[in-house]
Amino acid sequence: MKQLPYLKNEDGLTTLYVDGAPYIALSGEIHNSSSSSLEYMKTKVWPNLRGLHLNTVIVPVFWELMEPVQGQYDFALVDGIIEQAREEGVRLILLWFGLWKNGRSTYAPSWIKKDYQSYFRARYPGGAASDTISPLCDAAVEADATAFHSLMKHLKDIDGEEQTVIMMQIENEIGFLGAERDYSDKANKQFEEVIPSGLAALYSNNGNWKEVFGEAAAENFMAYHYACAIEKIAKSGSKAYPLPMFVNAWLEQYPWKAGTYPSGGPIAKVMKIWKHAAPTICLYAPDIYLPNFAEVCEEYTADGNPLFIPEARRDMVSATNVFYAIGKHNALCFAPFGIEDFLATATNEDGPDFGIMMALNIDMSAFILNGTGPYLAESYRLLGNMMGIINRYRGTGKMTGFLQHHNSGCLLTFSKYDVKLTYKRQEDGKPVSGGLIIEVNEDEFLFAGIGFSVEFLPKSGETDKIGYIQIEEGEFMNDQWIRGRVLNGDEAAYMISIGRKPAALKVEMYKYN
Ligand SMILES: CCCCCCCCN[C@H]1[C@H](O)[C@@H](O)[C@@H](O)[C@H]1CO
Repeated sequence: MKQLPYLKNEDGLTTLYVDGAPYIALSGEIHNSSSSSLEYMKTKVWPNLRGLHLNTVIVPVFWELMEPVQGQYDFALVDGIIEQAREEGVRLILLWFGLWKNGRSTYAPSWIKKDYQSYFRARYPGGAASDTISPLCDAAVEADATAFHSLMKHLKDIDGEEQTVIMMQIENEIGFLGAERDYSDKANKQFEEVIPSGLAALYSNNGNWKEVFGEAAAENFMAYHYACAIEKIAKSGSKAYPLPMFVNAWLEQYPWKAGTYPSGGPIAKVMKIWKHAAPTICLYAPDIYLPNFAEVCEEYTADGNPLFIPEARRDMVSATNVFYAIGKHNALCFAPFGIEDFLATATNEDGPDFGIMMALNIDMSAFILNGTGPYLAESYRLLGNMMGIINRYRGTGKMTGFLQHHNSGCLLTFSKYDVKLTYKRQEDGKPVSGGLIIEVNEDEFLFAGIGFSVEFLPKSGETDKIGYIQIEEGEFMNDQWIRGRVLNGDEAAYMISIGRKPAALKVEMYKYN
């Protein structure tokens, strides 16, 4: 069998290999319900994706539709989606909507939902039942693992050679909403017991959850049990077909209380427990809807976790954030959510109205499409044509990224020059400023991004004068620089800059005295 897609960590840099070559997913995630109808995909989704220069699409598959009757599997949707993706020439990352979706068990088959004796619910303080099946319910986890195993076996049979599907996300935004932990009888009993020996060793401390973790006990308890459940499901699927498997996280946010965001989900502060209990999971992926993009990227790459963003904001910032995620943090994937809307001419009447966000008084700006499509398409076209160069400079220290976030610019240091970047003043409906820079050699630089100007400065204390040999606008075609105008005149003599549209510049400098 052909080498499967895999992740490799080389001196701290994690690379995704597809067909044996480095791969960065310029992607988008479709709405939750779009892939539940092949006709809808054919008429309302794929046509709207063609102009976006995606190389990968993130698509849900549904337990309830795949195993409507226990033990009877229907793979028609999965097969159809893969067929369509092959026609479109894109790769797929599949989301397994099994036991848990946004903290709830809305995608479990009816035979699971209705039998809440066997598949018991997580409960709220006082004992009221929730619509979340408890992660401590071994029977439910077993049933999910069996179904996921069947899906992975089927994928191996129908896609093992072509490998249209390159990765799997297990469940979606796991965790318990509405309370900081499950108050089912089994959970209450276990919460009073000493923590598992493995955790005691990991934290070189022992006692029950409260004694060891204090205030964080409830959330860590849920993190441990969700991670154990996910490990069972991932392992069973991996036995059949070991594609790279990851989990995504609904991020901690105001009012910062576990249960107002899914408690126990794979957020940065419990990643240590998740990594301990779920070794089959290859990475932890933040769904970044909050405005502090750079901060979240920093947080999620802190201890060697590769940056992988399966869900990003829908507003204009995404057209710039992709350059920063790839340039600064060597991201493996960037995927705005509800991607089929981005170039859709007619506003998608039958798309979700995100009412739930209002209900959760969540800032809606992350979900407002404000003309993002054409800018994101241009960002992806530009980046897509320079993937070879980006993969060559990833992790070398010669490539970095920069992003406007309530600041007017930044100063970057390279081997022979310092580079002062000044951001264009923020304008509504226009992309924020940001991009990536590659020090091709000590005198030659590539810039790609939106809305900034560049000034080369001597290293501190140096007296040499600095001049430019050539400033070229242009773009890449299959990693070959296609020069446009040479901007040695007014266009750049006073300020080398990139405008409000995604663009690239190649600049050669020199020193004299
Ligand atoms: C500004 C703060 C936004 C907080 C985000 C909350 C949850 C976000 N959930 C996401 C799920 O992963 C997707 O399936 C979908 O439901 C998506 C929201 O539409």
